[in-house]
Amino acid sequence: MAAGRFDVPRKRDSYYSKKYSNQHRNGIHEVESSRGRGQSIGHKIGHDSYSSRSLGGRSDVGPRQGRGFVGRTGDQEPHELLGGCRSSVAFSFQSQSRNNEISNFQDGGPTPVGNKRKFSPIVWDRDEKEVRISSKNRIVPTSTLPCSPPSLPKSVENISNVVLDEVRMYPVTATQLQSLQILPVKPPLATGLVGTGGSQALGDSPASLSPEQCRSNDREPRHMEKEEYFEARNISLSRWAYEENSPGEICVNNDEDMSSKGKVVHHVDSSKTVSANDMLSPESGEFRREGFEGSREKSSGSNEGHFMGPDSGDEYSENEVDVNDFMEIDAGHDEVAAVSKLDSDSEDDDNSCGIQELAVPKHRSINMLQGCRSVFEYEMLNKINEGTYGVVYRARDKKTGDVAALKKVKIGVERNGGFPMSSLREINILLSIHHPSIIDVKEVVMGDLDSVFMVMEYMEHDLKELMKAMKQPFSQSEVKCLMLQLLEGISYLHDNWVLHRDLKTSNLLLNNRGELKICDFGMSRQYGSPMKPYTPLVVTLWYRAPELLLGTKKYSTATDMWSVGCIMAELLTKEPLFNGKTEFDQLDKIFRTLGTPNEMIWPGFSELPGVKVNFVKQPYNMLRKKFPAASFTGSPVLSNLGFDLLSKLLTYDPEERITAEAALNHGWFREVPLPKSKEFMPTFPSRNAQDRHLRRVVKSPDPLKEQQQRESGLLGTGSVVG
Ligand SMILES: Nc1ncnc2c1ncn2[C@@H]1O[C@H](COP(=O)(O)OP(=O)(O)OP(=O)(O)O)[C@@H](O)[C@H]1O
Repeated sequence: MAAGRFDVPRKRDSYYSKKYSNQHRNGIHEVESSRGRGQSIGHKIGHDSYSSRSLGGRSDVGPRQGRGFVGRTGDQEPHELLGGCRSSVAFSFQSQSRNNEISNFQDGGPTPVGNKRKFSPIVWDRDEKEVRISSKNRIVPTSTLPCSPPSLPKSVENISNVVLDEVRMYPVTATQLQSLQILPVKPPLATGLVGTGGSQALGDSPASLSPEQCRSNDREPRHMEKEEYFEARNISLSRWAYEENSPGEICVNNDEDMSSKGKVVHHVDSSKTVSANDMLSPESGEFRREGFEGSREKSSGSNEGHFMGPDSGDEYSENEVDVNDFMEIDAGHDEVAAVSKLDSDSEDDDNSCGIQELAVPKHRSINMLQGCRSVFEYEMLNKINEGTYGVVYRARDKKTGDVAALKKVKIGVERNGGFPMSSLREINILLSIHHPSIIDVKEVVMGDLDSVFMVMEYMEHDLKELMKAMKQPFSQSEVKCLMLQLLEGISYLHDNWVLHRDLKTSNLLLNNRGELKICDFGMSRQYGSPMKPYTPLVVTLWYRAPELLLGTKKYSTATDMWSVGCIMAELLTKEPLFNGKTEFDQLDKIFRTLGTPNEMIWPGFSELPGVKVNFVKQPYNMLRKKFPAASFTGSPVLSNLGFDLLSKLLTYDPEERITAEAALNHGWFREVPLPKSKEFMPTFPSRNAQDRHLRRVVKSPDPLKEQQQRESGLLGTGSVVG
C-alpha cells in the first residue's frame, strides 16, 4: 500500500457491482466487433489492420455474451471492479481527512428505460423558420416534426420571457437581479410543450413525455415568438431578496472580494439552515449507472445546501406555511400532481402527444421567507482558480463548517456589461439538474457591491491541473472509471435536453473520493428550446468538434461527444489530443490524425461553410499510431475495444458519432482491466487548497475570448469560417 494513502476501508461501489452483475445475470450479450454502418473515422487506417468499418458505426450496443467477465487475469489492474488488491499508482498519495467534507449525493434507483431518450435533438433554426428534429442526430424536414420543443406553460412563459428578455436587453446588476422573478417552471404541459428535459430535470413524472413519444405525433410545431428562454428552476423573488431590517452579521476576513468591510449582512434563520449532520448522506461516493433515477432520489433526499427544514425531507414539513411561500426548486419523483390543462398555454390538443393531463412532480421546496444568504456567512480560505466568467474560491460555511467552492460571477464580462447571461444560464441550469456526475450548486449568495456568488460543492481537483501534476497518465482502469462517470453525466444532460458545449478536462472536477463531476455550464443550453441559430463558436478550441470548426449552425449532442473523445484521449496520454492554436490549425491537426474527411465518410461535409478552405489531404487515419495496442516504450496502450470506442467518439459524421448512452454500454468497460471502483481511485494532494497564482501556461483558446478578439479585429488569421 502506498504510504499515506487514505486507508479507511470504503464501501464497494454498488453502482458498478450492480450494473455488471445485472448484466451478467440477464445474460446480455455483446457483439464485440463493431457492426456499425458508418465508415466515420476512416477511410484507410494507416499502418494498422483495423478495419475502417470497425471504426465507424453507430453503436456497439448489442447483445452481450453472457459469459461474465473474461480476459486474461494478467490484464486486470489493481482495484478495478472485481479486482482484489489495492493499486499502486504513479503518484504520491495523500491521506486526506474528510471530516469536513460533505457528501452531496445519494444512491438512486434504477432508470426507467422508457424514460430514456433514444434519439436526439430538435434543432430550431430560427433563420430558416423551421424546426428540425432528428433521430440519432439526423435532421428531417419540418413537416415530420412530431411535437414542439420544450416550452413553458403560458403563465410561466410570459413572465419568464419578459424577465429574461429584460436581462438580455438591459444589463442588470445583482441588486436588480434580486427583484427578478424567475417563476417556478412546471414541466412542459401536454399541450405542445413537450421538452421532457424540463420535466425530467424537474423530476420525470411518469406521464411526462419523452422526446421519443413526441416523435410519434406528427404535428406542426407551434410557432415560438421568443428567441430563447430557460426552463429555469425557480429562482424566485425571495431567493434573491433580503429582509430589509434583519439583524446582520459582520464577517471579517482578509480577502478583498469577500471582506465585509463592516457590511451588515442579512439574517438567516438558522433553524431553517440545514446542519452539517443533516447534510451528510449516509453512503457517500456511490452512484448507480441509473443516474437519472439516482439524481431524482438525490434531489428528493439530499437537500443539502438548499436550506431546507432540518428534516431535509422531500417536502418542507416543519412549519405550516403557505405553499406559495416556498420556492420549488426540484422535483420529487414519487408524488405527482396533475396539472389542469387550464394551466397550459394552448388549448391545442394536437401537440399533446396524446396525453390529456401531464402529471407534475411534486417539487422540493425552499422556504421563500428565508431569502438569499450573504457571502459573509462564508469564511474565505483561498482562491482556487479564475476562469473567464468567474473567480472560484474555497470557503468555509461558518455555520456548518462545510467547505464549499464559491464562484464569483464576473459582472460586465459580457458585451452588454451587466449580469452575464452565461452566469444566469449556468445558475439556472445547475439549479435545475441533479446528478452525481454534475457539480451541485447549493445556493446563490450575495456579496457587497452587487456581487453574486454561486456556492458549489468543493472538489479537490480539476482533471487538467491534476494531469499536469501527475508523472504518469491514469491507468486504463482509472480512465474507465472516470469515463463512466463522465458519460453518465453527459447521458443525463442529453436526456434532459441540455448541451454542455464546453466539455474539457478543466471543467471536469475530481474529489478525493474518486468522484468526477462536470462543472462550468456557462456555455450550456437547452437544445429543445426555440432559439436563434446556434453559434458555432462554442466549445474550447481543443475540444471543438469538426462540424463546429467548419461552421455548422445545426449541431447537437454529438458535439459534446466529440469533446468526450478528446477527453478520453487526454486521460489516456495526459496530453491534449488536438491542441490547435487557431481554428484552421485545429482542423489541420484533426485531419492529419484522422484523415481528411470527404463526402463519402461524412455526407454533407462538402456543404459546410468552412470546407472551401484548402486543407491538408491526408488519406490515412493515423489515430491507432497514437494509441497502439501494444507498446515497448511504455507509452499508453489501448485495446481494440478501447480504440473502437475512441474512434466512435471521434467519428467525423455527427450522425454516426456514438451517443453517451451507447458509449456507456460499450464493451471496453466490460473487458479487463475493468473500471476501477471510485473508492479505490488514487487520491492526490489538493492543489485547490492553495492559492494558484501561476497557472496554465498553455491554455486552449476560450470561445468567449475568441469572440471578443474577433470583434475587436485581433483575431483574423487562420479562421476557417470567418
Ligand atoms: N466546485 C469546485 N470545486 C473546486 N474547484 C472548482 C469548482 N468549480 C470550479 N473550480 C475550479 O475553477 C475553475 C474555473 O471554474 P469554471 O470553469 O466554472 O469557471 P469559468 O469562468 O466558467 O472558466 P472557463 O474560463 O474555463 O470557462 C475550474 O477549472 C476549476 O479548476
